[in-house]
This record gives sequence, C-alpha cells and structure tokens, in this order.
Amino acid sequence: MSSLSPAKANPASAPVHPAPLRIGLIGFGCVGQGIYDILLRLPEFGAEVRRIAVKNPLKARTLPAEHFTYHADELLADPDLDVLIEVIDDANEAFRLVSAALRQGRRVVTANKAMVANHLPELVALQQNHGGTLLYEAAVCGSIPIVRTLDAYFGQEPLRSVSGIFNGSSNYVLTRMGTDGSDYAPALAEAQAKGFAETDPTLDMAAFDPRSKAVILAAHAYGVLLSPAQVLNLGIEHISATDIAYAAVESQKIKVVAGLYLLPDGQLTVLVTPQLVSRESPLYGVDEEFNGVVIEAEFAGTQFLRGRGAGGYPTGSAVLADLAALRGDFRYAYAKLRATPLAYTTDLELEIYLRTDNETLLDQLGFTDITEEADEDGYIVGYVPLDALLQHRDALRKAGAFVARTGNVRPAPAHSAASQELQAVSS
Ligand SMILES: NC(=O)c1ccc[n+]([C@@H]2O[C@H](COP(=O)([O-])OP(=O)(O)OC[C@H]3O[C@@H](n4cnc5c(N)ncnc54)[C@H](O)[C@@H]3O)[C@@H](O)[C@H]2O)c1
Ligand SMILES: N[C@@H](CCO)C(=O)O
Repeated sequence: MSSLSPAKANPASAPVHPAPLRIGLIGFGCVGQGIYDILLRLPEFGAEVRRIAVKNPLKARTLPAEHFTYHADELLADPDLDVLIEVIDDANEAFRLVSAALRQGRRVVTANKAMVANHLPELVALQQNHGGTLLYEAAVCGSIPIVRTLDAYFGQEPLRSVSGIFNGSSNYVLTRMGTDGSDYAPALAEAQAKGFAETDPTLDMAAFDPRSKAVILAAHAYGVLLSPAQVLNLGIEHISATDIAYAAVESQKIKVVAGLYLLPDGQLTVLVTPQLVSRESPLYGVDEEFNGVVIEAEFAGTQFLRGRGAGGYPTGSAVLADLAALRGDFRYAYAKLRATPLAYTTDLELEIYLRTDNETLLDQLGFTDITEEADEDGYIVGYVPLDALLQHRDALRKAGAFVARTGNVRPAPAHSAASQELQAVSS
C-alpha cells in the first residue's frame, strides 16, 4: 500500500474537542470587555465566561446587572472556574487576588504589569510552591508576544539588548504632537478616550508603566529580578514643540524608549526615558498606540516585533493567547532566572538633552561633558552620571524637558580606563 493512501478513520486519532474552559473574569473595563467580546466571537475556542466581578454598581455596562458580582473573592471560592482572568486597575488589590488564587494552585491570566513588576519574585515562588500558573503576556506591549518570545524562544540565547517603545499612550501623544502639531493635553485626552491610558495617566506619561514592563522583561530576557525603583524612568509631561523641533532638525523623532542593555563588562543596565530616534531605527516608524521591540540576540541577530500596544481588543488578543497556552499546560520556563544572575549597574553616564531653567538641578546633575548649549532655547546637551539622574529624578520630573540624546551609555569616569563609548542601543 502506498504510504500516501488516506489513513483509515481511527477513533483514537479523531480530533479531541477540549472541555470548555470555565472562566471567572475580574474587572470589566476596557480590557475585560475586550476579552469578553473576543470569546463571544470565537465560540469554537470553547471558553465561557461563567462569572464576572466588578467594583462599581452604578456604572453603565453592556450586560444586565445579574451577570455581575461585586465581590471578586466569590470567584476565588468557586471551584467550578478553571481559569481566573484578572484585569482590574488596582495593582495592590490585584496582587491580593492573584496571590490568593496561586496559593490555591489555580490558573490565572493577568494584564496588570504594575502588579507583576512589583511582586515578580513572590509570584514565581507561589507558582513553584503551589503548582498554579500565572501568565501575563497582556501586561507587556499589548498584542506583541514579547514575554513568550523572550521566555521560550530566547530562553537559552544571550541577548545584547532588548529595547523599544513599551507604552502606547505616550507614543500616541508624541505622534499627535509631532505630526499634527497637537498640544499635549488634548492628545492625552484622546489617548484616554480610546482606552489606551491607565486610570491614572501619570503612569503612562511619566513612564512608570513602561518601566514596569521593562522590569518584567529583565527577568525573562536576562534572569535579573529588579525592583522598579532601581530603573530610571522619565516621561514626556514637559516635552513641547521646542523639543520636537530640536529633534526634527536632525530628522529625528522623540520616542519613549525602554532599553535593557547588556554591557561589554557583562553587567545589565535598564533605563526608560524619552530618546531621540533616528530614521534608521526600526522604532522611528512606530507611531500612534503601536509598540515595537528590537531584540539584539547573540546568534539570531536583530529581530523586530511591532504591534498594537494598547486597547481592549489588542490586549484581549494577548489574554486569548494566554488562555490557549494554559489549555496546553504552558508555563513560563524562567530559564535565565535559574542561571547565575547578571549584576545590574547604573554606574554609567548617559548623553542627555535637558531644557530647564532650574540652575540648582543643573549643578546637582554634575554634567561631565557639555557638547551643546543654547541659552536662547534654554537647553543643554552633555553627559551626566546615571546615578545622578536616578538621585534627582523627582526634581527632573518637574524641571523641564528631558531627552536622552542617543541612549548610548558610557562608563562613569572613575571606572573608564579605556573610556570607550558602549554602543548599547539600537538606534
Ligand atoms: N487599556 C489597555 O490598553 C491595557 C493594555 C494592557 C494592560 N492593561 C492593564 O489591564 C488592567 C485593566 O485595564 P483597563 O484599561 O481595562 O482599565 P479600566 O479602568 O478600563 O477597567 C478596570 C476596571 O476594574 C474595575 N475594578 C477595580 N477594582 C476592582 C475590584 N476589586 N473588583 C472588580 N473590579 C474592579 C474598575 O472599576 C474598572 O472598571 C490594568 O492593570 C491595565 O494596566 C490595560
Ligand atoms: N496604558 C498602557 C496600556 C497597555 O499596557 C499603554 O498605554 O501602553
């Protein structure tokens, strides 16, 4: 018989339809509604939202009130739910709920990057100790499958850098300001109306949100568990047409770039700041609420992932992928967490553009090298110790416009016998 003849029907090889996943959904805002709608549109996926917990009894919703409970703990106590999806906007309450669920050995999907970044060591330990699973693809860069890519595909390969645009709202605001000449406030209002921004938009605009995402990726890409406070995050609240025009003179754009850089001495550094991005960078064309991630891998070379970074449906798409992964018993390998941990350093200098009239701050930052100064526009360009930026970040946040000139870092002078510049960024 030819080996190409059709296989006889064999009951053992007939397609097996998985049992429907019974889901408890905690939070029914932008993302909660997004995943709910997606599951309704995909009946063949075989998942059913059995119970939904919400907070505000007065809010107008797309479903009748009898669909909701106002006590998320009831879902934790319900043994008939196979998976809990946590998509609320309160990181502390999210941790209480998710850690309680993991203590029961349950399967949980979350989109809450602040919660994951603040508690990653505990969340990993809870999974190990109680056998549950937590997946959080939706927490980082919306619909881009970056956590899975770093954890599973690049779990063994050394990475030189992982850098990109990790926040949709600030990217949307910068795009409106840069292309339409929009002012900051109406652009931010648009990002909020479209469901991209956090409930407290300071988290987006002051780059706390992309910092949480960078902290999560540091664990998967490098096996380094950071506390968010260790990472410099500066935002775009004071970026104005003056700064956008400065960038445009050299055909560059200002983007909020999160960078995780393996330095030539084998240490890791991470920073999240506005940065000048040149036309040659893959990040240059990442506009609106899109995110983009550039991976510089030892053997694979450069890879670039781009996709919608915010919004109910793109984020719901990542939750859907996590549900499918849970059904296949997927867990993060955290392979690099098991290796000897890399050291983390901020003992570096960063080339910055700063437009401020705060003379005290300029003195405190201790520029080691000034390469450009324009009194009439009130900006200064030069190298500053990263530790000084970390120390004075609260003052910097209020002081004026801050942009990393290139994202290049170099060793702080005391440690820079060779003083060569460390090319640590993709632009
Ligand atoms: N919006 C996005 O594009 C996006 C993308 C990725 C991740 N996220 C994350 O997803 C989560 C939800 O974001 P969102 O945009 O849907 O926010 P949202 O404000 O639209 O919805 C959150 C909802 O959670 C409810 N809530 C708060 N505490 C609750 C509790 N204890 N029990 C039940 N409900 C509670 C709030 O009342 C609100 O309706 C956040 O962690 C956010 O960071 C959002
Ligand atoms: N507020 C976030 C949502 C996606 O994580 C953003 O704008 O990127």
